[in-house]
Amino acid sequence: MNQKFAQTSISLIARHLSIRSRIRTSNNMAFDLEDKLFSLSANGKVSELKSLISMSNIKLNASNQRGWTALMFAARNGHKDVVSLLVEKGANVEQQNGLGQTAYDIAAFWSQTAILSLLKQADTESQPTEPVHYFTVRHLDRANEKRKDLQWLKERLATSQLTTFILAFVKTFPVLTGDEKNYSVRKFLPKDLENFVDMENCEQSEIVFLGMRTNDETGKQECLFAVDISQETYTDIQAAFPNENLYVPKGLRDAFLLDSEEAALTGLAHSVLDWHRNCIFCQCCGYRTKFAHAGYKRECTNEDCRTVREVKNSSYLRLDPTIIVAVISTDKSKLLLAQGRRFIPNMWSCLAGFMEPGESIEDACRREVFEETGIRVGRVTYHSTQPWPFPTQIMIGLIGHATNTDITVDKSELSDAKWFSRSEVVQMMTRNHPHGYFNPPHNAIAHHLIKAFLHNTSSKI
Ligand SMILES: NC(=O)c1ccc[n+]([C@@H]2O[C@H](COP(=O)([O-])OP(=O)(O)OC[C@H]3O[C@@H](n4cnc5c(N)ncnc54)[C@H](O)[C@@H]3O)[C@@H](O)[C@H]2O)c1
Ligand SMILES: [Mg+2]
Ligand SMILES: [Mg+2]
Ligand SMILES: [Mg+2]
Ligand SMILES: [Zn+2]
Repeated sequence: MNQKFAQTSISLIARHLSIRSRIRTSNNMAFDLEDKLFSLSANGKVSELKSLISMSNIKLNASNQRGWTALMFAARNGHKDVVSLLVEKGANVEQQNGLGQTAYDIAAFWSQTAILSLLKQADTESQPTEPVHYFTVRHLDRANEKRKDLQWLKERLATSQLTTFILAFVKTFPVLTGDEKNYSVRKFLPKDLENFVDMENCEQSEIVFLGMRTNDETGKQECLFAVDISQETYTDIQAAFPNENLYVPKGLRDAFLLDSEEAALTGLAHSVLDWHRNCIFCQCCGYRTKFAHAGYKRECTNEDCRTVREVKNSSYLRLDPTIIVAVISTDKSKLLLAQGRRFIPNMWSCLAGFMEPGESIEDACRREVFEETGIRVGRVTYHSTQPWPFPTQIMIGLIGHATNTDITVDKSELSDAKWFSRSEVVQMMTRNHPHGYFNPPHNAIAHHLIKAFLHNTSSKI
């Protein structure tokens, strides 16, 4: 019976689609293609669908007014081949229609069991679904194996092709170009900097190899490097580019308007350069250290040093794991937020703290929350992580469930801590709070943990 109903509804859908198509003008080409995509998927026309996808630039996840996608139509009517094809070509299995149903939900409703197993498999194999936070480096091949290949690195830095770019930093802060409202990272060609940085002796110049990525426009592979320069060298570079507004922010936070990809590269380079700047002497024996592995190692120059004779972590850049947590009240109606002593006035954020040796992430979270507010946390669940280049933290975002309510603020770390109702949090997030209170911006994971509380987006809440 379902099948019969399906056939009837397919014809209705197809009729509806074709009527819509006819009343459109020629500049609605994209919509017409989408209609075709829907109707071929709904009718199980796999080979025609294949050629439509290969011949046009069609958006596979396009949806109609009710939020239905091609995948949903195919799932609704049990067309296995079409579902497989769409998933293989990148259809989003998690997309929801206007009623909040995914293709899987629709297949389940219409008892399309063969489709259910297909989508379940696709779901677990599909792209990662965790949020990607600001400062997370993506689309970069770090090409670890090239770090020891000095010859290859030198060739990349000697090329006259437009495929090598160097990001310059002044005392670890990036050289930007543009005005204060619209700026980007200045990517220098090797020849732009050849009078200022010794490219041939890239180890002595401490030029860090960041990795390779494909340029979306040219399709070419680009190599990215970063170098820290002195204030004097920077002044000379500025003079060599008199028509450009080059400038250096006072801190990374002053460059929070960078697009996410640039911010991530800048953050990565800042973390590495900051380490080089602070580790010029060996922490084991006090001798000088030297730059190695294209910036991913510092070796002690004392041959008898323990760091040379044994493997020692101090030769490599360390990360600081740091927990950050949205603590939710026992009745789930309130969120615990705090003002750090060094925060800008009126900003309320999640509790955070550095992990210590011998602690699980969950226990570090319970300890920090108790130390700072006297609140006991029971169940702790994972939300997501954010690289935080200040200078080299990895923020581990958590949801914590409180077991008591009375707050005792640790005044040495916080100026205040409070429970906030959902409506007050909405006022803060939308910057409409009567006392001018607000939450951190989207660049910070705290913002997303607070959002998770507001929208119950995390299944862990
Ligand atoms: N991305 C975000 O949304 C977000 C939000 C809040 C905090 N943070 C970051 O989390 C960090 C940790 O939070 P916190 O300051 O409340 O930590 P915390 O509560 O552990 O207290 C900080 C104190 O711990 C000590 N400490 C222990 N280990 C340290 C280490 N490895 N580095 C520096 N100090 C160390 C210092 O005395 C420092 O003053 C902050 O520095 C901040 O950069 C990020
Ligand atoms: Mg603390
Ligand atoms: Mg803290
Ligand atoms: Mg601490
Ligand atoms: Zn040493």
